[in-house]
Amino acid sequence: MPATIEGQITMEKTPSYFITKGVPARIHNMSRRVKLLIVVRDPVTRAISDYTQAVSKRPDLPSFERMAFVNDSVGLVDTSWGAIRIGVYVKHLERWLQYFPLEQMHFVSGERLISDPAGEMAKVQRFLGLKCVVTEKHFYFNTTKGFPCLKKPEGSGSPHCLGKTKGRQHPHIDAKVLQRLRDFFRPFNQKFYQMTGQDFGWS
Ligand SMILES: Nc1ncnc2c1ncn2[C@@H]1O[C@H](COP(=O)(O)OS(=O)(=O)O)[C@@H](OP(=O)(O)O)[C@H]1O
Repeated sequence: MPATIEGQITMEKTPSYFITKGVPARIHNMSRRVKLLIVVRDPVTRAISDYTQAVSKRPDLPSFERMAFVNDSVGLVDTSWGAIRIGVYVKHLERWLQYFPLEQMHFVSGERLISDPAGEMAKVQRFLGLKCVVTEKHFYFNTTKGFPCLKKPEGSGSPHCLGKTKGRQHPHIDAKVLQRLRDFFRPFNQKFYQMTGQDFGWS
């Protein structure tokens, strides 16, 4: 981490930190005062997104359905598959809570980041103790991309959307498979809502 002088904050982004054992202790050792931002989305959609990314790099991967269940049948969810394991947010949160209080954490809703980016960013800025400089006027909805984009990024006069690897088309997944996964994640989601005091509205 670079040195931070008075009046500055340093930000670092590593998605795998949330799920990696040993990281909370390491970060706590570096600074017990850090503020932690965690972006979470419906774990079922997250798993499909994860798979979409993996299959784009390895087109020979088995189907989503074959990876998500043990023994090839829609029943026993394969919790050893990373795409599933990562979505059991409450388990990861429990590890972080051994080192950091909940007040030092802020959970960003991945869904609201898309439907109301300015609203979600306002909460982030408040949490970080910053003046709210990123507002409604910085975003527009790009109909081609199907996502919000930045009107004018810092130091540039032209609009900017995230790259091709963000907001990819997901494969069609059978309704029965989706239902089974929703049933699997539901109790973990409920516990996560209870622990964070936020209902993310995942069905
Ligand atoms: N504004 C905007 N534009 C494009 N995409 C957006 C945006 N806001 C959120 N998202 C969602 O971000 C998802 C990709 O984020 P990742 O988690 O893969 O990012 S990272 O690799 O952890 O940095 C990506 O997931 P996929 O839809 O599966 O590609 C998007 O749903």
